[in-house]
Amino acid sequence: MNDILKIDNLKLSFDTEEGKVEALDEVNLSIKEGEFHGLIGETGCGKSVTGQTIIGLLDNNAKIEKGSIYYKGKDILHLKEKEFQRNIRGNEIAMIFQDPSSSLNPVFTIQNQIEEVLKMYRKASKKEFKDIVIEELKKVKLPDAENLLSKYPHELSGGMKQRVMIAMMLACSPSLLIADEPTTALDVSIQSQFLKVIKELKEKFKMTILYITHNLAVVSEICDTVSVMYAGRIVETASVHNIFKNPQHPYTNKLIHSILGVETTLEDLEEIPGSVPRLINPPKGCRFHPRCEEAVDICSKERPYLKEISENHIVACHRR
Ligand SMILES: Nc1ncnc2c1ncn2[C@@H]1O[C@H](COP(=O)(O)OP(=O)(O)OP(=O)(O)O)[C@@H](O)[C@H]1O
Ligand code: NI
Repeated sequence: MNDILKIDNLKLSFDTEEGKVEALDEVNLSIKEGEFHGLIGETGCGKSVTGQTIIGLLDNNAKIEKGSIYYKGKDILHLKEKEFQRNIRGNEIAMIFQDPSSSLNPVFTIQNQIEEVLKMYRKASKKEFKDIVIEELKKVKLPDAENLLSKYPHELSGGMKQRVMIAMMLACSPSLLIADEPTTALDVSIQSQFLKVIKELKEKFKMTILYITHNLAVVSEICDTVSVMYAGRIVETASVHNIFKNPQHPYTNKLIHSILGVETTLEDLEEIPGSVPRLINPPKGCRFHPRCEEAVDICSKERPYLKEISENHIVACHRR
């Protein structure tokens, strides 16, 4: 399988009053075409920033220090914003954000919002657009689609808004969808419906998905491959099976083995002593070493780089 997206040695920092936040430190991540790739790690480890960098929507104080992002073989990290907007964002790569309301415009009807997206890359008559919008709404199993067209976002429930947002994404039919904690704003029953929709996307539309989450149960249910992030670095990438059955990085191991019930999320984990370091002055060597039971001398001195320890199983640890 080919890589649809390849992030190479991406280093990114934020300028703040307190100093430079080293948010991403030589991140390497490859996503294969058609894959459902999970990205997990405790809060503040750089998951959302990774997604925002891929889609080219970074805060103003962000600075890309080095690295590249290849999408279908083309470097997109250094594209001009205009070109990115015209050729990549929306129709090639789309992102679902944590809060669905922030992605929907409160002053436009549902029909208008989806049409706006469609118009960016398709020509059609008014009537045709309407039919396409209805079709898109039906794809995400929104009941009574015709009736929804004239509604405004505030008239919809959180779950319905989320579906409208997914419908907008589908309308652009991106090849790569980045979903950042898309279920946090939803109640549990809608969450499971949402996951069904997402699973269908993969099967029906052959979409590639980068799924950012704290929820390991969701990861084990829907992902093919998982990357684990710690303090701005990828520490392990493997098949979902290996991540859960044969985790190699001590951090991954802790994450997995601290999970007692499937309802546990990473936020509940208090069994891992210490906390994620601030990224202004991160620990030298392996950033996990102050919390690691297996740490030896070298761990506080030299950075461990990612290496393949078995087929498609990559880990950054001096002890492996
Ligand atoms: N605009 C910004 N200015 C300064 N620091 C920032 C900015 N945006 C993000 N950061 C910092 O970058 C780091 C990574 O943040 P990010 O949002 O990617 O974490 P995350 O893994 O998505 O966490 P969560 O699971 O809580 O969503 C954090 O230390 C965060 O404080
Ligand atoms: Ni986040």
